[in-house]
Amino acid sequence: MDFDGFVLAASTGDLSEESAAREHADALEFRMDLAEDPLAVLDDYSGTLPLLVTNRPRWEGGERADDPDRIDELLEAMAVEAVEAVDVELDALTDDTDHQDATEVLAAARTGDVSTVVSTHDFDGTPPMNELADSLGHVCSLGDVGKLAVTAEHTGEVLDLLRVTYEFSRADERVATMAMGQPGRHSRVVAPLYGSSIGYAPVDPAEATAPGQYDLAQLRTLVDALL
Ligand SMILES: O=C1C[C@@](O)(C(=O)O)C[C@@H](O)[C@@H]1O
Repeated sequence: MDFDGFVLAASTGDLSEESAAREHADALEFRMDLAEDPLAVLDDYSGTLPLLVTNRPRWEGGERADDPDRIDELLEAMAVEAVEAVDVELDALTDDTDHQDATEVLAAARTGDVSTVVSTHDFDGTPPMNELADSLGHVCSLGDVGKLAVTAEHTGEVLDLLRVTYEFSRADERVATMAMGQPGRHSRVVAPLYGSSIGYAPVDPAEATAPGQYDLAQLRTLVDALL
């Protein structure tokens, strides 16, 4: 997955949704942390959509305990042929946290020709524009794609996010941005126009992986109408 163009990822903990996703998605984000036995499920995967794997720890809004197995699972997952990209949290790559270190995942991805998405989420709000730019700069310096998800309490907060998205993509950085929550949900449609290269949506709206997501078919229609 090179993320040269916009990639719409159906986000799911259930790979059997691939057949339903295929009509609208370019890839599946396999949320390993939402699956019971993610490696067994990956072994059995026979779908045609390429996979972006994410094993989100609880400290970043996921379901996975942060033990060394979390990192080992990502390393094992990358050996699966359909896995073309891996998501790693920024705070798992910095020395000043006591989270399990995921630096090894980035290194293995590089040798294994797997693309990397380094991500950071703000579940409390949308920081000022200079901080958005700092965060995006940081994740872009580490991953093939730098992902920044914030939480918008007002529609207008999306404007700063769109501005930094636009500036970074114009400077040839690959970015993925979105504002979580209802007031920011239009960012999921508009940010791709300003250079955001990944969108996330559940096949089944009842199984959203973040607040404010459109369902997959709806996001495909809305994004395609603008791009
Ligand atoms: O990081 C992201 C983005 C996301 O949080 C969203 O807001 O759509 C959904 C997650 O599944 C994904 O890993």
